[in-house]
Amino acid sequence: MIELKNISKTFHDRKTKVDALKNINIEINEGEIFGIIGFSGAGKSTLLRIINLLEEPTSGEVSINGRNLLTLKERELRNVRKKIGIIFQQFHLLSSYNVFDNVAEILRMNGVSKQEINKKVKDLLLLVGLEDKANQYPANLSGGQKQRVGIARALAMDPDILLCDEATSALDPKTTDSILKLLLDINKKLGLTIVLITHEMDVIKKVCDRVAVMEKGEIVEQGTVLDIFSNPVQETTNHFVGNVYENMITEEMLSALRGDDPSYILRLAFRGDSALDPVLSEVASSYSVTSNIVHGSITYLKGTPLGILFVHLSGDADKLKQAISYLEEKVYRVEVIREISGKPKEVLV
Ligand SMILES: Nc1ncnc2c1ncn2[C@@H]1O[C@H](COP(=O)(O)OP(=O)(O)OP(=O)(O)O)[C@@H](O)[C@H]1O
Repeated sequence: MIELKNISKTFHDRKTKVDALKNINIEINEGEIFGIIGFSGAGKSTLLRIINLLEEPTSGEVSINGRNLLTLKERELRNVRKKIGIIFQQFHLLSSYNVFDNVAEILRMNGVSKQEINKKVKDLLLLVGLEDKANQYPANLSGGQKQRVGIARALAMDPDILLCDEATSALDPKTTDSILKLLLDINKKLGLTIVLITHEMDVIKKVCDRVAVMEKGEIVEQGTVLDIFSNPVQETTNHFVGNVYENMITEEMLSALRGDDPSYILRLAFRGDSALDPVLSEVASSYSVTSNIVHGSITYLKGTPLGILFVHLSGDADKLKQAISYLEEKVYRVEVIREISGKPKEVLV
């Protein structure tokens, strides 16, 4: 387990002081894929670099499997670092080395025998799908292939942890998908813990189990990807999740929806198989309320469907309350995002 406790980092330039990280607390479980998302300058890279102490925190504790890295001697720290692989946005390959040597170099530096290196590199290139590229040079590889070399190199020392620093940001969407698939594959095959930083929620959605949302050096929200997507709370999270209903529900829409009875606009999040359940027709027939879908979408989080529906529900006030309670039982998350009062009754004199 990786534990970051009360991590703060302040950079001092000549005259300026930047609080890049403020009291960060994260626990990352063995074997999980943990994502850190945030806008540029949020502090993601600094936080990632603190996990292997490439950057020392100004205060706080970094522990891996219960060992506080800040208390280790240089040699012990080097050994810990060997078990932490890292891949980068710009790949950082050695241009004068071919693919084989780019992967082999770290093994040579660690005194691994030639015979072992040959076997290891061959296995790694097979794992990342580059078995036929061993003699090619980086200049002759596509971005996706370069990142595969980066991954093979990062896995050379059989790490327990893989840090991914915007590993797919320089790649087109199709290549990004193939690299994310590879990360999922090695996470499963090797039981590797993966920590990735990104500014793309799509990356989080496709591979992560849990996510932390960062803003201005702080974690503003963290949880399972399913929870964060089904119930984003903070504005930044809503932005990343694309939960922009505030803009979707216009004044024109509200006045068109205003009827004689009071009504609500609800945001419903359905998880897993229940994403396809006909809950709305049940609620309409059982509680004599009218329901209309205002907007809806289904997204897949690591293969699990999550449905988001915006529904307008109108009817008798008591029946509406009962209908909402029913939905709260049946649906993963129900949020009343607008209450619309009924039209004032005309009084005859
Ligand atoms: N070595 C440094 N010296 C001074 N300030 C730094 C240093 N490294 C980072 N910072 C500052 O710390 C803050 C966080 O930077 P960081 O690179 O961690 O953010 P980020 O979320 O990774 O951004 P990006 O997505 O653009 O890479 C920024 O204000 C940055 O300017």
